[in-house]
Amino acid sequence: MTLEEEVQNRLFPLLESASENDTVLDLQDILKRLTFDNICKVSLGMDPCCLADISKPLPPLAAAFDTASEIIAMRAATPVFAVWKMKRALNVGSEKRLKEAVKLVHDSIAEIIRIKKEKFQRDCLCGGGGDLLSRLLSAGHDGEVVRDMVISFLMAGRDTTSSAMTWLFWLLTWHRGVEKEIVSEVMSLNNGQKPLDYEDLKEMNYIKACLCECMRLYPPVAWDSKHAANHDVLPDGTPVYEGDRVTYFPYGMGRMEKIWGKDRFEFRPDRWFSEPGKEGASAGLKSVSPYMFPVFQAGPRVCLGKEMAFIQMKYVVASVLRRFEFSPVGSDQPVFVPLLTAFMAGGLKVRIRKRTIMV
Ligand code: HEM
Repeated sequence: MTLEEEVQNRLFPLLESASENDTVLDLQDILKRLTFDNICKVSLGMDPCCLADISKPLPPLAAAFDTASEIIAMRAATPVFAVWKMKRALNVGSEKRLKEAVKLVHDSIAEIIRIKKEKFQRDCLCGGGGDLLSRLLSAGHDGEVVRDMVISFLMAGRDTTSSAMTWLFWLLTWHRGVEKEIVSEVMSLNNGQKPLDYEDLKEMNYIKACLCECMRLYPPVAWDSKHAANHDVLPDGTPVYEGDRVTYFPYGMGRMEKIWGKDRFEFRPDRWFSEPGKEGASAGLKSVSPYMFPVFQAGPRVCLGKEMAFIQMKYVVASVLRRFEFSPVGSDQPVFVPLLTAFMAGGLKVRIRKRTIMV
């Protein structure tokens, strides 16, 4: 299991050494590195080793993804579209940097594909590895389609999960009772000693409720737009004309009284249980419509990685909280920055202690 190796061999030693030396770490940066390593292994079958040495800057591919997503998000926020369109036509400023970043991403992925194909031919590897790229190539796909599919997975599966976990770890530093419930859930599995397997992770309802409650307040994709291919009418009667931009806004919806009630600004994971107050493995999670909680989109374009994301996040949160406690450096409310994927301005600086109490 690639994520398990990443957590056991890279994340734990890093947190352990920080706890021994009282070093302050930026948990957001660490989680971004972890999820980038993981999604590269899953999608490309290669390991960029971002978490192996956190003193090194991010590799050019990861940095190019950051630049491109930032500039694309800023495009959508500019009041006058003509400005960025003009910059694109003249190839200057942010649009020039975007073009360079996109070229770097395309060239890097094309090179990875070329090497993978050579390896296939050399090793007569028809079944290929378990990664997405090997599977696409062995199924006969090729060219830009493969490149773009792989890039979509890298973009979609990278900062989304790290963003959700960063906000959850921060929220837990202010809700120690909730953190204690999470540790209890992990400890209920063979006193926390047993390596977590898929079946255990599927059962972890309390952590799932915490993740949903965290993403309700701090959705990794805070807003998302589509352009209408044809004229249409929204269910409330609003007309939409061909070419119109329609934006849905999970951040706003997650804070609407009409949907979530008067306590909508409070972090209350028990609102996700069918019987609030009766959490834990025995209590069932409510089924909430994706049209009410569109954090993963809804309808035909719903996130393809939703279940995988929950399993990965549960694994990281459970494994880390079983062993470590975090205390934030500073008590200010962090700033939520809603770019293509949302993040915490300035990162999440924490001190780390090994968890000693057995709940
Ligand atoms: C907390 C984690 C995640 C959140 C909140 C999230 C959210 C979303 C959202 C809102 C979309 C729709 C984007 C759009 O229509 O423009 C989407 C699409 C997608 N997601 Fe996720 N995602 C997460 C994790 C993942 C992971 C881990 C993967 C893959 C490994 C993944 C793969 C995809 C793919 C392939 C699409 C495109 C689906 C399509 O267009 O048909 N996501 N995700």
